[in-house]
Amino acid sequence: MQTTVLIAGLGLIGGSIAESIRSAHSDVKIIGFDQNKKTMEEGIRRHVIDESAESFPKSASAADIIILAAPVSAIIAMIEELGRTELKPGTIVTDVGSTKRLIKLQADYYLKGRCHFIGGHPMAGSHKSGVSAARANLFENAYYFLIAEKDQESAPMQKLENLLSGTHAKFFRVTPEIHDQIVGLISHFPHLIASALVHHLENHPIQGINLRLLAAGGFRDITRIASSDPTMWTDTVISNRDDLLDLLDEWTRSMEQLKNLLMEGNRPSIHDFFRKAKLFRDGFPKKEKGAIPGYYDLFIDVPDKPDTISTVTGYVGGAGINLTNIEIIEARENIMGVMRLTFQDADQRDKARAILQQKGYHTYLND
Ligand SMILES: NC(=O)c1ccc[n+]([C@@H]2O[C@H](COP(=O)([O-])OP(=O)(O)OC[C@H]3O[C@@H](n4cnc5c(N)ncnc54)[C@H](O)[C@@H]3O)[C@@H](O)[C@H]2O)c1
Ligand SMILES: O=C(O)C(=O)C[C@]1(C(=O)O)C=C[C@@H](O)C=C1
Repeated sequence: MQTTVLIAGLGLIGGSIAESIRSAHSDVKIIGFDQNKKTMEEGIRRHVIDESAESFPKSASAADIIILAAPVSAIIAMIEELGRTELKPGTIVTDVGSTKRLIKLQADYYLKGRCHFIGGHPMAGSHKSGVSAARANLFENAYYFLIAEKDQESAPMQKLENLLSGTHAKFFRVTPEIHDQIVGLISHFPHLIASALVHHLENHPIQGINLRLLAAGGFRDITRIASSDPTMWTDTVISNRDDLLDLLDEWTRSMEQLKNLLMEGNRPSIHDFFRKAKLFRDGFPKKEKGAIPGYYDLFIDVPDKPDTISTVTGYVGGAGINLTNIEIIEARENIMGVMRLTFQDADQRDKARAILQQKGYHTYLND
Protein backbone atom coordinates (compact mmCIF):
# COMPACT_ATOMS: atom_id res chain seq x y z
CA MET A 1 0.00 0.00 0.00
CA GLN A 2 1.19 3.53 -0.80
CA THR A 3 2.77 5.38 2.15
CA THR A 4 1.31 8.83 2.86
CA VAL A 5 3.56 11.44 4.46
CA LEU A 6 2.25 14.72 5.85
CA ILE A 7 4.72 17.59 6.18
CA ALA A 8 3.39 20.40 8.36
CA GLY A 9 5.37 23.63 7.89
CA LEU A 10 6.53 23.85 4.30
CA GLY A 11 9.57 26.10 4.55
CA LEU A 12 13.28 25.60 3.97
CA ILE A 13 13.47 22.45 6.09
CA GLY A 14 10.00 20.96 5.42
CA GLY A 15 10.45 21.55 1.68
CA SER A 16 13.97 20.09 1.64
CA ILE A 17 12.83 17.01 3.59
CA ALA A 18 9.99 16.56 1.07
CA GLU A 19 12.41 16.79 -1.87
CA SER A 20 14.85 14.35 -0.31
CA ILE A 21 12.06 11.85 0.46
CA ARG A 22 10.91 12.08 -3.14
CA SER A 23 14.47 11.47 -4.41
CA ALA A 24 14.59 8.08 -2.66
CA HIS A 25 10.91 7.03 -2.68
CA SER A 26 9.10 8.12 -5.82
CA ASP A 27 6.05 6.06 -4.75
CA VAL A 28 5.39 7.97 -1.49
CA LYS A 29 2.48 10.45 -1.48
CA ILE A 30 3.54 13.74 0.12
CA ILE A 31 0.88 16.08 1.50
CA GLY A 32 1.97 19.55 2.57
CA PHE A 33 0.35 21.72 5.21
CA ASP A 34 1.26 25.33 5.90
CA GLN A 35 -0.46 28.24 7.61
CA ASN A 36 0.20 30.16 4.42
CA LYS A 37 -1.96 28.98 1.50
CA LYS A 38 0.40 30.55 -1.06
CA THR A 39 3.26 28.44 0.33
CA MET A 40 1.28 25.24 -0.30
CA GLU A 41 0.50 26.43 -3.83
CA GLU A 42 4.19 27.12 -4.39
CA GLY A 43 5.01 23.66 -3.01
CA ILE A 44 2.76 22.08 -5.63
CA ARG A 45 4.07 24.31 -8.42
CA ARG A 46 7.65 23.35 -7.57
CA HIS A 47 6.69 19.61 -7.31
CA VAL A 48 7.85 19.61 -3.68
CA ILE A 49 4.51 18.10 -2.57
CA ASP A 50 1.77 16.14 -4.31
CA GLU A 51 -1.19 17.75 -2.54
CA SER A 52 -2.03 20.55 -0.11
CA ALA A 53 -3.76 19.61 3.10
CA GLU A 54 -7.36 20.74 3.49
CA SER A 55 -6.76 20.95 7.22
CA PHE A 56 -4.00 19.73 9.53
CA PRO A 57 -6.11 17.21 11.52
CA LYS A 58 -7.83 15.81 8.41
CA SER A 59 -4.54 15.08 6.64
CA ALA A 60 -2.94 13.86 9.87
CA SER A 61 -5.68 11.21 10.17
CA ALA A 62 -4.85 9.96 6.67
CA ALA A 63 -1.05 9.93 7.09
CA ASP A 64 1.31 7.05 7.91
CA ILE A 65 4.15 9.40 8.83
CA ILE A 66 3.79 13.01 10.02
CA ILE A 67 6.75 15.41 9.92
CA LEU A 68 6.34 18.61 11.92
CA ALA A 69 8.57 21.27 10.33
CA ALA A 70 7.26 24.63 11.60
CA PRO A 71 9.03 26.82 14.22
CA VAL A 72 9.36 25.17 17.67
CA SER A 73 6.35 26.89 19.31
CA ALA A 74 4.14 25.86 16.35
CA ILE A 75 5.43 22.26 16.60
CA ILE A 76 4.44 22.28 20.28
CA ALA A 77 0.92 23.48 19.37
CA MET A 78 0.66 20.89 16.57
CA ILE A 79 1.52 18.07 18.99
CA GLU A 80 -1.33 19.21 21.25
CA GLU A 81 -3.67 19.19 18.22
CA LEU A 82 -2.51 15.69 17.25
CA GLY A 83 -3.43 14.63 20.80
CA ARG A 84 -7.07 15.42 19.90
CA THR A 85 -6.91 13.86 16.42
CA GLU A 86 -7.69 10.30 15.44
CA LEU A 87 -4.52 8.82 13.97
CA LYS A 88 -4.02 5.59 12.02
CA PRO A 89 -2.69 2.74 14.18
CA GLY A 90 1.13 2.70 14.05
CA THR A 91 1.47 6.31 12.79
CA ILE A 92 4.98 7.69 13.20
CA VAL A 93 5.27 11.36 14.18
CA THR A 94 8.59 13.17 13.98
CA ASP A 95 9.71 16.81 13.97
CA VAL A 96 12.73 18.84 12.85
CA GLY A 97 12.73 21.54 15.54
CA SER A 98 16.05 23.00 16.66
CA THR A 99 15.47 22.08 20.32
CA LYS A 100 14.23 18.79 21.66
CA ARG A 101 13.54 18.89 25.43
CA LEU A 102 10.22 20.81 25.40
CA ILE A 103 9.01 19.01 22.29
CA LYS A 104 9.70 15.62 23.88
CA LEU A 105 7.86 16.65 27.09
CA GLN A 106 4.87 17.76 25.01
CA ALA A 107 4.87 14.53 22.97
CA ASP A 108 5.11 12.42 26.15
CA TYR A 109 2.08 14.25 27.53
CA TYR A 110 -0.19 14.28 24.46
CA LEU A 111 0.94 11.39 22.25
CA LYS A 112 2.22 8.58 24.51
CA GLY A 113 0.53 5.30 23.52
CA ARG A 114 -1.31 6.97 20.57
CA CYS A 115 1.49 6.87 17.98
CA HIS A 116 5.28 6.45 17.74
CA PHE A 117 6.88 9.84 18.40
CA ILE A 118 10.55 10.15 17.41
CA GLY A 119 12.00 13.66 17.74
CA GLY A 120 14.51 14.69 15.06
CA HIS A 121 16.78 17.57 14.05
CA PRO A 122 18.84 17.74 10.86
CA MET A 123 22.01 19.73 11.55
CA ALA A 124 22.05 21.61 8.30
CA GLY A 125 20.22 24.68 7.18
CA SER A 126 20.78 28.15 5.98
CA HIS A 127 20.12 31.79 6.78
CA LYS A 128 17.56 31.60 3.97
CA SER A 129 14.00 30.49 4.65
CA GLY A 130 10.89 29.45 2.78
CA VAL A 131 10.03 26.68 0.35
CA SER A 132 11.76 28.52 -2.52
CA ALA A 133 15.12 27.89 -0.78
CA ALA A 134 14.42 24.13 -0.33
CA ARG A 135 16.83 21.62 -1.89
CA ALA A 136 16.94 17.82 -1.96
CA ASN A 137 20.66 17.77 -1.07
CA LEU A 138 20.49 20.21 1.84
CA PHE A 139 21.25 17.52 4.42
CA GLU A 140 23.85 15.51 2.50
CA ASN A 141 26.66 14.42 4.87
CA ALA A 142 25.18 16.45 7.72
CA TYR A 143 24.40 14.92 11.10
CA TYR A 144 20.74 14.24 11.78
CA PHE A 145 19.85 13.91 15.46
CA LEU A 146 17.17 11.37 16.35
CA ILE A 147 15.83 11.18 19.88
CA ALA A 148 15.90 7.59 21.05
CA GLU A 149 13.86 6.37 24.01
CA LYS A 150 15.56 4.06 26.53
CA ASP A 151 13.14 1.30 25.50
CA GLN A 152 13.00 2.45 21.85
CA GLU A 153 11.16 0.00 19.57
CA SER A 154 13.43 -0.63 16.62
CA ALA A 155 10.80 -1.03 13.83
CA PRO A 156 9.44 2.59 13.83
CA MET A 157 12.99 3.99 14.07
CA GLN A 158 14.09 1.87 11.10
CA LYS A 159 11.00 2.89 9.13
CA LEU A 160 11.74 6.57 9.78
CA GLU A 161 15.44 6.23 8.90
CA ASN A 162 14.44 4.44 5.70
CA LEU A 163 11.99 7.22 4.79
CA LEU A 164 14.76 9.78 5.39
CA SER A 165 17.44 7.81 3.54
CA GLY A 166 17.30 10.29 0.62
CA THR A 167 18.65 13.01 2.93
CA HIS A 168 22.01 11.13 2.87
CA ALA A 169 22.49 12.45 6.39
CA LYS A 170 24.31 10.64 9.20
CA PHE A 171 21.83 9.68 11.91
CA PHE A 172 23.00 10.35 15.47
CA ARG A 173 20.92 9.12 18.41
CA VAL A 174 20.91 11.23 21.56
CA THR A 175 18.75 12.11 24.55
CA PRO A 176 16.83 15.43 24.39
CA GLU A 177 18.96 16.87 27.22
CA ILE A 178 22.31 16.10 25.54
CA HIS A 179 20.91 17.32 22.22
CA ASP A 180 19.94 20.72 23.63
CA GLN A 181 23.29 21.08 25.39
CA ILE A 182 25.22 20.31 22.19
CA VAL A 183 23.22 22.60 19.89
CA GLY A 184 23.18 25.34 22.53
CA LEU A 185 26.97 25.38 22.35
CA ILE A 186 27.54 24.90 18.60
CA SER A 187 24.50 26.64 17.10
CA HIS A 188 22.27 28.74 19.36
CA PHE A 189 24.97 30.54 21.35
CA PRO A 190 27.00 31.46 18.22
CA HIS A 191 23.76 32.81 16.80
CA LEU A 192 23.28 35.14 19.76
CA ILE A 193 26.88 36.34 19.40
CA ALA A 194 26.55 36.89 15.62
CA SER A 195 23.47 39.06 16.05
CA ALA A 196 25.03 40.87 19.03
CA LEU A 197 28.09 41.70 16.88
CA VAL A 198 25.83 43.23 14.25
CA HIS A 199 24.10 45.39 16.88
CA HIS A 200 27.49 46.35 18.30
CA LEU A 201 28.55 47.69 14.91
CA GLU A 202 25.21 49.38 14.29
CA ASN A 203 25.39 51.16 17.64
CA HIS A 204 28.89 52.55 16.98
CA PRO A 205 28.32 55.15 14.28
CA ILE A 206 31.41 56.97 13.07
CA GLN A 207 30.40 60.29 11.58
CA GLY A 208 30.30 60.32 7.80
CA ILE A 209 31.54 56.74 7.33
CA ASN A 210 29.40 53.95 5.98
CA LEU A 211 30.52 51.08 8.21
CA ARG A 212 28.29 48.67 6.30
CA LEU A 213 30.53 48.99 3.25
CA LEU A 214 33.76 48.67 5.18
CA ALA A 215 32.67 45.73 7.33
CA ALA A 216 32.52 43.45 4.32
CA GLY A 217 35.19 40.75 4.76
CA GLY A 218 35.75 38.98 8.07
CA PHE A 219 32.82 40.71 9.73
CA ARG A 220 30.53 39.49 7.02
CA ASP A 221 31.74 35.90 7.39
CA ILE A 222 31.35 35.82 11.15
CA THR A 223 27.85 37.37 11.03
CA ARG A 224 26.24 35.53 8.06
CA ILE A 225 23.84 33.69 10.34
CA ALA A 226 22.51 36.98 11.74
CA SER A 227 20.52 37.18 8.47
CA SER A 228 18.38 34.18 9.51
CA ASP A 229 14.66 34.23 10.23
CA PRO A 230 13.92 36.06 13.54
CA THR A 231 10.74 34.06 14.29
CA MET A 232 12.49 30.72 14.07
CA TRP A 233 15.42 31.92 16.19
CA THR A 234 13.26 33.55 18.88
CA ASP A 235 11.48 30.23 19.34
CA THR A 236 14.75 28.34 19.33
CA VAL A 237 16.61 30.39 21.94
CA ILE A 238 13.58 30.72 24.23
CA SER A 239 13.14 26.96 24.20
CA ASN A 240 16.82 26.50 25.16
CA ARG A 241 17.00 29.33 27.69
CA ASP A 242 18.65 27.52 30.60
CA ASP A 243 21.60 26.19 28.61
CA LEU A 244 22.06 29.58 26.94
CA LEU A 245 22.10 31.44 30.27
CA ASP A 246 24.91 29.13 31.49
CA LEU A 247 26.83 29.67 28.25
CA LEU A 248 26.43 33.46 28.52
CA ASP A 249 27.86 33.36 32.07
CA GLU A 250 30.87 31.35 30.84
CA TRP A 251 31.32 33.77 27.94
CA THR A 252 31.23 36.81 30.24
CA ARG A 253 33.94 35.24 32.42
CA SER A 254 36.17 34.45 29.44
CA MET A 255 35.72 37.98 28.01
CA GLU A 256 36.78 39.37 31.42
CA GLN A 257 39.95 37.26 31.25
CA LEU A 258 40.64 38.49 27.74
CA LYS A 259 40.11 42.08 28.86
CA ASN A 260 42.69 41.58 31.64
CA LEU A 261 45.24 40.21 29.15
CA LEU A 262 44.73 43.28 26.94
CA MET A 263 44.98 45.68 29.89
CA GLU A 264 48.27 44.02 30.92
CA GLY A 265 49.51 44.10 27.29
CA ASN A 266 50.34 40.43 27.87
CA ARG A 267 51.80 39.49 24.44
CA PRO A 268 52.62 35.82 25.09
CA SER A 269 49.14 35.07 26.51
CA ILE A 270 47.35 36.96 23.72
CA HIS A 271 49.48 35.11 21.15
CA ASP A 272 48.55 31.86 22.89
CA PHE A 273 44.86 32.82 22.77
CA PHE A 274 45.01 33.18 18.97
CA ARG A 275 47.37 30.20 18.44
CA LYS A 276 45.15 27.76 20.33
CA ALA A 277 41.99 29.00 18.57
CA LYS A 278 43.69 28.58 15.18
CA LEU A 279 44.90 25.09 16.07
CA PHE A 280 41.40 23.98 17.11
CA ARG A 281 39.64 25.66 14.14
CA ASP A 282 42.17 24.28 11.61
CA GLY A 283 41.40 20.80 12.91
CA PHE A 284 37.73 20.98 11.86
CA PRO A 285 36.88 18.44 9.16
CA LYS A 286 36.93 19.90 5.65
CA LYS A 287 33.55 21.13 4.50
CA GLU A 288 31.80 18.24 2.75
CA LYS A 289 29.01 18.66 0.23
CA GLY A 290 25.92 19.58 2.20
CA ALA A 291 27.60 19.81 5.60
CA ILE A 292 27.25 23.58 5.91
CA PRO A 293 25.13 24.25 2.89
CA GLY A 294 23.28 27.37 1.85
CA TYR A 295 26.32 29.13 0.42
CA TYR A 296 29.37 28.01 -1.54
CA ASP A 297 31.80 30.85 -1.95
CA LEU A 298 34.78 31.22 -4.23
CA PHE A 299 37.19 34.10 -3.68
CA ILE A 300 39.21 35.52 -6.57
CA ASP A 301 41.99 38.08 -6.59
CA VAL A 302 40.99 40.58 -9.23
CA PRO A 303 42.64 43.70 -10.64
CA ASP A 304 40.92 47.03 -10.07
CA LYS A 305 39.63 47.43 -13.65
CA PRO A 306 36.15 48.51 -14.80
CA ASP A 307 35.49 45.34 -16.83
CA THR A 308 36.57 42.85 -14.14
CA ILE A 309 33.09 41.73 -13.11
CA SER A 310 31.88 41.19 -16.66
CA THR A 311 35.05 39.29 -17.64
CA VAL A 312 34.90 36.90 -14.67
CA THR A 313 31.13 36.33 -14.84
CA GLY A 314 31.44 35.88 -18.61
CA TYR A 315 33.84 32.93 -18.15
CA VAL A 316 31.56 31.36 -15.51
CA GLY A 317 28.25 32.02 -17.28
CA GLY A 318 29.75 30.88 -20.60
CA ALA A 319 30.27 27.43 -19.05
CA GLY A 320 26.59 27.26 -18.05
CA ILE A 321 27.32 27.69 -14.34
CA ASN A 322 24.70 29.55 -12.29
CA LEU A 323 25.79 32.20 -9.80
CA THR A 324 23.63 33.10 -6.80
CA ASN A 325 25.60 36.19 -5.76
CA ILE A 326 28.53 38.41 -6.78
CA GLU A 327 30.36 40.84 -4.58
CA ILE A 328 33.56 42.84 -4.58
CA ILE A 329 34.59 42.63 -0.95
CA GLU A 330 37.84 44.54 -1.04
CA ALA A 331 38.89 46.94 -3.74
CA ARG A 332 41.19 49.84 -3.24
CA GLU A 333 42.33 52.15 -5.97
CA ASN A 334 45.01 50.65 -8.23
CA ILE A 335 45.53 47.49 -6.21
CA MET A 336 44.11 43.96 -6.37
CA GLY A 337 40.66 43.45 -4.91
CA VAL A 338 38.84 40.31 -3.86
CA MET A 339 35.71 39.15 -5.63
CA ARG A 340 33.35 36.72 -3.96
CA LEU A 341 31.21 34.49 -6.19
CA THR A 342 28.49 32.42 -4.50
CA PHE A 343 27.15 29.19 -6.01
CA GLN A 344 24.24 26.82 -5.31
CA ASP A 345 26.49 23.85 -4.66
CA ALA A 346 30.09 22.75 -4.36
CA ASP A 347 30.20 21.10 -7.82
CA GLN A 348 29.37 24.34 -9.63
CA ARG A 349 31.82 26.29 -7.47
CA ASP A 350 34.61 23.78 -8.18
CA LYS A 351 33.92 23.85 -11.94
CA ALA A 352 34.03 27.67 -11.93
CA ARG A 353 37.26 27.55 -9.93
CA ALA A 354 38.93 25.25 -12.45
CA ILE A 355 37.92 27.53 -15.35
CA LEU A 356 39.14 30.70 -13.64
CA GLN A 357 42.42 29.08 -12.62
CA GLN A 358 42.97 28.08 -16.25
CA LYS A 359 42.47 31.73 -17.19
CA GLY A 360 45.22 32.64 -14.74
CA TYR A 361 43.18 33.93 -11.79
CA HIS A 362 44.27 33.23 -8.23
CA THR A 363 41.31 31.68 -6.43
CA TYR A 364 40.71 30.34 -2.96
CA LEU A 365 37.98 28.94 -0.69
CA ASN A 366 37.16 30.11 2.81
CA ASP A 367 37.28 26.80 4.69
N1 LIG B 1 16.75 27.01 9.13
C1 LIG B 1 17.61 26.16 9.62
O1 LIG B 1 18.81 26.34 9.47
C2 LIG B 1 17.09 24.96 10.40
C3 LIG B 1 17.89 23.81 10.45
C4 LIG B 1 17.39 22.69 11.12
C5 LIG B 1 16.15 22.73 11.76
N2 LIG B 1 15.41 23.88 11.69
C6 LIG B 1 14.09 23.86 12.33
O2 LIG B 1 13.17 23.60 11.29
C7 LIG B 1 11.92 24.23 11.55
C8 LIG B 1 11.52 25.04 10.33
O3 LIG B 1 12.51 25.99 10.05
P1 LIG B 1 12.70 26.59 8.56
O4 LIG B 1 14.07 27.13 8.50
O5 LIG B 1 12.23 25.61 7.56
O6 LIG B 1 11.70 27.81 8.63
P2 LIG B 1 10.89 28.50 7.43
O7 LIG B 1 10.53 29.84 7.93
O8 LIG B 1 11.62 28.37 6.15
O9 LIG B 1 9.57 27.59 7.34
C9 LIG B 1 8.65 27.46 8.36
C10 LIG B 1 7.29 27.24 7.72
O10 LIG B 1 6.37 26.92 8.75
C11 LIG B 1 5.17 27.61 8.49
N3 LIG B 1 4.43 27.76 9.74
C12 LIG B 1 4.73 28.55 10.80
N4 LIG B 1 3.82 28.40 11.79
C13 LIG B 1 2.92 27.50 11.33
C14 LIG B 1 1.75 26.92 11.87
N5 LIG B 1 1.31 27.26 13.08
N6 LIG B 1 1.07 26.05 11.12
C15 LIG B 1 1.50 25.71 9.87
N7 LIG B 1 2.60 26.21 9.31
C16 LIG B 1 3.31 27.08 10.03
C17 LIG B 1 5.59 28.92 7.86
O11 LIG B 1 4.53 29.52 7.12
C18 LIG B 1 6.77 28.47 7.00
O12 LIG B 1 6.35 28.13 5.69
C19 LIG B 1 12.10 25.05 12.82
O13 LIG B 1 11.58 24.35 13.91
C20 LIG B 1 13.62 25.17 12.95
O14 LIG B 1 13.97 25.28 14.32
C21 LIG B 1 15.84 24.97 11.01
O1 LIG C 1 23.97 27.27 8.21
C1 LIG C 1 23.17 27.95 8.84
O2 LIG C 1 22.77 29.03 8.44
C2 LIG C 1 22.63 27.47 10.12
O3 LIG C 1 22.44 28.28 10.98
C3 LIG C 1 22.31 26.04 10.27
C4 LIG C 1 22.07 25.56 11.69
C5 LIG C 1 23.38 25.67 12.47
O4 LIG C 1 23.46 26.40 13.45
O5 LIG C 1 24.33 24.97 12.09
C6 LIG C 1 21.01 26.37 12.32
C7 LIG C 1 20.00 25.87 13.03
C8 LIG C 1 19.63 24.48 12.94
O6 LIG C 1 18.87 24.04 13.98
C9 LIG C 1 20.65 23.63 12.41
C10 LIG C 1 21.66 24.14 11.65
